[in-house]
Amino acid sequence: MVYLDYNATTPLDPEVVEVITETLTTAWGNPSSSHEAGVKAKHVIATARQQVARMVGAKPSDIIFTSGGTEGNNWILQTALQHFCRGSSKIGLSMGDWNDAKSARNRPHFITSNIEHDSIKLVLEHFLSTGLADVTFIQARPLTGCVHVQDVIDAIGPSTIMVTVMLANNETGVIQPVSEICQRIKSLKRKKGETERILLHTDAAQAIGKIPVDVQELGVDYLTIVGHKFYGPRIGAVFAHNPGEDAPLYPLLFGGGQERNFRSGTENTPMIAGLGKAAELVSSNLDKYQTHMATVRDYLEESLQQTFPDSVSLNGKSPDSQRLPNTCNVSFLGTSLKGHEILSRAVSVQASVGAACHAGDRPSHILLSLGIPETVAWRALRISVGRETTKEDIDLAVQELKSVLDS
Ligand SMILES: O=C(O)CC[SeH]
Repeated sequence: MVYLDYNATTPLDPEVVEVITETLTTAWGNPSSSHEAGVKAKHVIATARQQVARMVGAKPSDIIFTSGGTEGNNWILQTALQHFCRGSSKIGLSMGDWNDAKSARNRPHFITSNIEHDSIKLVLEHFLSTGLADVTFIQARPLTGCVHVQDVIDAIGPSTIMVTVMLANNETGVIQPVSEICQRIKSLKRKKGETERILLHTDAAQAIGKIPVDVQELGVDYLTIVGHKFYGPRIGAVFAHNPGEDAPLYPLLFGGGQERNFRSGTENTPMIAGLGKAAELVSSNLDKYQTHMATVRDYLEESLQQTFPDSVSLNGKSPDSQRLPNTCNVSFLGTSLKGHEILSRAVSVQASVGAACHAGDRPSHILLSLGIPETVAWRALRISVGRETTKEDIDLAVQELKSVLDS
């Protein structure tokens, strides 16, 4: 059996398992308690916060732990909506005006891409359908799989409150020009002398652990971190630049006031410790991980092209855009089988036809949005390699696919 779906989720690194297991029995105290058991747990959390912060070039105080990427993305979008509301109330609009957010003059405007994960896409579609906000979905360009920076800039309007573009797409692996987008927006605001900030966010779920991610280099106000994409546990974190001061941050959850009142709920100390260890491993080994995954992914693509000459199409691969080192999206042109039918026959290959949250009962909307014909999108597989994937694994997988497609 060959596992080739690391963009869906990764196994826990053995060192992460070790830290989690140890923390379960040595730091079980309530981190809010002032006695020794609580202080011990609090210290574990502080160490993990430092490790996660170091991984993304942030200060520890900029990191707030969450249950995962979906919570993080929802939280940041809701924060932007609230920030607009509070700003509106400051500029003389009463809550009554805000409740009447249906009138365009009171509506915040979000800009995002059309290739985001559902935890961004569906939230913004909800804001749009309920009249709480206007949303511009920037079309990623078909040939490159990238959003164009100028398209983002051209979409900015007087009520634009947030721009959110994922750092790398989960299905094609195409890396988005987030740093350039942020730079252009900041310089635009400086030139116009406008004070009203446009909040900048990126969902870095698929990028962390595969390419360097540095919040200062990106220039974002917020960034979403997802543990189970980089051999960590199924929790996450958000980066917010000086939360509550530079980057507004309003609680989604109210309760015991944990995480400096930003995110209430007794902390999941063992999993936070595991997230910290996973982050430490990324900080220490990223170059090695990145090089290995790129080598194996490139070997996969060479093998596919040699095994299926002129009958495979590599979706998202373009000389004009960069991809994550571990991701291959390939369509098989010489078969009547659809991607999910290929996988159901290739019993020793564990890959996907796209995002795990989409069952595969329809072609990937990401591929369709890139202008890939439906017949080609239907026959796509998303194959994502990991830190331990070997060339022997690739040989086994390609042979299995050959036996299925030759039959
Ligand atoms: O499988 C993926 O692309 C991420 C989880 Se929906």
